[in-house]
Amino acid sequence: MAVFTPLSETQVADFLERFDAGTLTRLEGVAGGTENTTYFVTTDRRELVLTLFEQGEHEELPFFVELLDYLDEHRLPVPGPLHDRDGTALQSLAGKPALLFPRLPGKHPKDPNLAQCRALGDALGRLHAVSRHFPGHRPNPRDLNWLVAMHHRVLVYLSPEDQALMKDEVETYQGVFGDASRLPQGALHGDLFRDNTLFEGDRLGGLIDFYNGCTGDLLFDLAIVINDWACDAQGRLDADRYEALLGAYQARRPLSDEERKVWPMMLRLTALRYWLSRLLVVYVDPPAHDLTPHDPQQFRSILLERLQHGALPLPERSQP
Ligand SMILES: Nc1ncnc2c1ncn2[C@@H]1O[C@H](COP(=O)(O)OP(=O)(O)O)[C@@H](O)[C@H]1O
Ligand SMILES: N[C@@H](CCOP(=O)(O)O)C(=O)O
Repeated sequence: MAVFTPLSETQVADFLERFDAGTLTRLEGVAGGTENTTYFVTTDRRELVLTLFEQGEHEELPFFVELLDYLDEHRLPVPGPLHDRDGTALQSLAGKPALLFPRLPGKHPKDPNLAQCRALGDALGRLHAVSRHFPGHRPNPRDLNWLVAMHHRVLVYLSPEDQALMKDEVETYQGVFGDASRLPQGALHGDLFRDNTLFEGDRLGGLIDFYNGCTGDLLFDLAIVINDWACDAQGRLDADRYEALLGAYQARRPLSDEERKVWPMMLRLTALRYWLSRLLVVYVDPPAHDLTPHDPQQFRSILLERLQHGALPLPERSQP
């Protein structure tokens, strides 16, 4: 469960008075989620989501608000935070930073079909097309510099073969991506797994959980998506989902020649990014709560698969 800070109905009813959003009729703690306290809030006017930020870098919250406001203004399917009667989005409740969002419709797709892959590719392509002009700045906290700095911390927990694999990979990425990036830049979601999307049937209800949002290589975001959305249980790429997603994406933002060249390597780098972040959670910095950590081995398998078989050919753009 993910209600780390219990709230009473009175607390939330009082909180809602800051906004022009109606009066509380129902309050429900959300079981999903891993980092923040989430409540579904129903008023006599609308469905909302209340998030209390439990951990992480609170000084980054204005960046997330700015990014969500920007994407919302550009009609991307994201929950643009509600602003209070004075125009402020970021609040404090029960001593924690808090944001109130519209509740978007739908469920997380477990086994996405091709129409859902196309919808997601289209939305991410549109997001990247507009996010290239986003004025905010937050360096990617999980980029190559982070891999280089952090991988040493987990080596002691790995077999000699896996130590060599991780070290060799990081060195290879430094050779490919080491210089200042020549790749197209913009704002990224940074963690667009299936469980950070909502679908009603084939219709995308929205993209949520932008708390890995940052600015950097757009290709990094796309590779994270492919490794999660177009992958089977063994880590192999699923050709149909791969083509559906990448075709729709490129109809909105065609990849540059340089991006096409480094694509197989970016799939490897982002697989290692999750292998490493999950190892860090398991061995080095376990969270205070008792939620089951994500399995690092899943991304080790994905990395090995990309290493052995590379990427599938990139499809041409499909019609939007
Ligand atoms: N705007 C939203 N609309 C609908 N559901 C949401 C929204 N924001 C969060 N949720 C629900 O709350 C859950 C937890 O939110 P999330 O931001 O992913 O938390 P955490 O950062 O703790 O993982 C999500 O899996 C989703 O079911
Ligand atoms: N979705 C991720 C968790 C978020 O990554 P982190 O680097 O912020 O811990 C996963 O599936 O591991």
